[in-house]
Amino acid sequence: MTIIRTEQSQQAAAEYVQSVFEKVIARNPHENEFHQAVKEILDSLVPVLAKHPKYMQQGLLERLVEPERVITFRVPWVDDAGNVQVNRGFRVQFNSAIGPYKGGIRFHPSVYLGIVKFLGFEQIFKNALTGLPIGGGKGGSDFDPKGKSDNEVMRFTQSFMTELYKYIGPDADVPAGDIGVGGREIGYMFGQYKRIRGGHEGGVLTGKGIHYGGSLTRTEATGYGCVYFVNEMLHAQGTSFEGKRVVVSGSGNVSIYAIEKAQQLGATVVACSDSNGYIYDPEGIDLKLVKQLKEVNRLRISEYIQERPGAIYTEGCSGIWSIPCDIALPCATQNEIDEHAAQLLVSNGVKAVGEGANMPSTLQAIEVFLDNGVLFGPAKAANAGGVAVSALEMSQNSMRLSWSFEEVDAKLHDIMKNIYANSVKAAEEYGVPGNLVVGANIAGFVRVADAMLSHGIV
Ligand SMILES: NC(=O)C1=CN([C@@H]2O[C@H](COP(=O)(O)OP(=O)(O)OC[C@H]3O[C@@H](n4cnc5c(N)ncnc54)[C@H](OP(=O)(O)O)[C@@H]3O)[C@@H](O)[C@H]2O)C=CC1
Ligand SMILES: O=C(O)CCC(=O)C(=O)O
Repeated sequence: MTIIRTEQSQQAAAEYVQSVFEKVIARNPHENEFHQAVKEILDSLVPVLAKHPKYMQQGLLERLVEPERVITFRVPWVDDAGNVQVNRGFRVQFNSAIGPYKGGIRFHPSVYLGIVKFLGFEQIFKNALTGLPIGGGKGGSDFDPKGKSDNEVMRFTQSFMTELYKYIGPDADVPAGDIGVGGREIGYMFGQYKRIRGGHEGGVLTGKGIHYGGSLTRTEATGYGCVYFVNEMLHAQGTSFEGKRVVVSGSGNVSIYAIEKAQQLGATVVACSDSNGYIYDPEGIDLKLVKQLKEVNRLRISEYIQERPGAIYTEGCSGIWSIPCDIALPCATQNEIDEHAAQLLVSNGVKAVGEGANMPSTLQAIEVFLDNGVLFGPAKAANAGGVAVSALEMSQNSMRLSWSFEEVDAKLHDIMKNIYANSVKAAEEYGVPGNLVVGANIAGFVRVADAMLSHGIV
């Protein structure tokens, strides 16, 4: 009798989820990345909805998939040749149930509303997983900082903030960096915000420079956090990073500090990439050289082989997944691992995958990993270290003090361990032990959903 009732409630939950998903597609046509992110979450919520029907009431899911506010704006600026350029700016304030909107800003030519919505939606659950009081949001522009002078980046960024400042604030919405937005861009944004508002509201942005209110360890946090998370998965199997071969995609902020921590833990990182191609260095990546090329000189990764003749550069970035490795850390961009790449990794013996980037694996790729018993750390959990330390930066700004690198790193480490433990626990509780995709989604969802139910229908 109980089994029949359980099956009926599972079926009712699955049908409800499907109906919500169909409405999302109809209402948000052509936003494929947003559809993908919503589908992954909704499908994994079926067991929790079946067990607790309260989450199917008050239009909770329908409200959850609709952003609280979407802001789109014109960003005019003048290039070095004196020509007027016009880009499009976005901020999606998705959900503030547990705290002010929090999430990065992305500058990349591929940015459109669907990308910002997928990132903002993911951010809701990721931020909830950190256990800290931060809601979900994301922003960006189709501006391409590559090949632009510092002055062009400054003029664009000032114009972007001249509109964005109306919608953000330390208790309202706190942006940070993402692809194409690092310390330089955050500095220009902060300078313009301060100039317009006429005061030093430190907590309005995170990822700030240490000399004007930033937090130690924020630069390292996403990459380090991802490696801490994967290390928890490995420890549970009685192993670690020591002596493992690791492939890391990208060579930006997340990749560089994932490489650093993996190396510190005794791994050999043999490859990394940028959007043009990848390098394979069988002796192990020279991280000092990568930092010089990418963080200081802003050059292409292909330059690496000029200094390291034993390394090989290959044009095109997807080939990086054909390199045999024990651990793969996709840290570049969305959907960089498709089904084919996942199968290649599995047939070459990959044991663990930790998603440093947001949604780097397609739904089909995730299925391949899970079906083949690969330890899989999903993005919402594995890359939450960055936003967690951003929330710690907000705390330090409010208290008007700064913690040491070691203090913040220890807090980051604890947060990643808790996210892992809570994801494992939720996966077990809802009948899919070891499936951290479902575990992380449910653990994040429950926190947000309970807060939304407390607030009434808003
Ligand atoms: N920064 C953070 O704290 C956090 C970032 N993330 C996610 O991590 C990922 C990387 O971000 P971050 O390191 O900050 O960004 P960066 O801009 O610092 O670096 C991005 C890296 O990815 C490469 N890349 C970008 N787009 C593509 C593409 N279409 N194909 C292949 N490679 C590409 C870039 O190469 P190129 O230089 O050639 O463009 C670069 O090497 C993103 O998914 C981001 O959303 C997640 C949590 C927090
Ligand atoms: O630090 C933050 O606020 C946001 C980081 C981010 O954009 C992300 O987690 O994807």
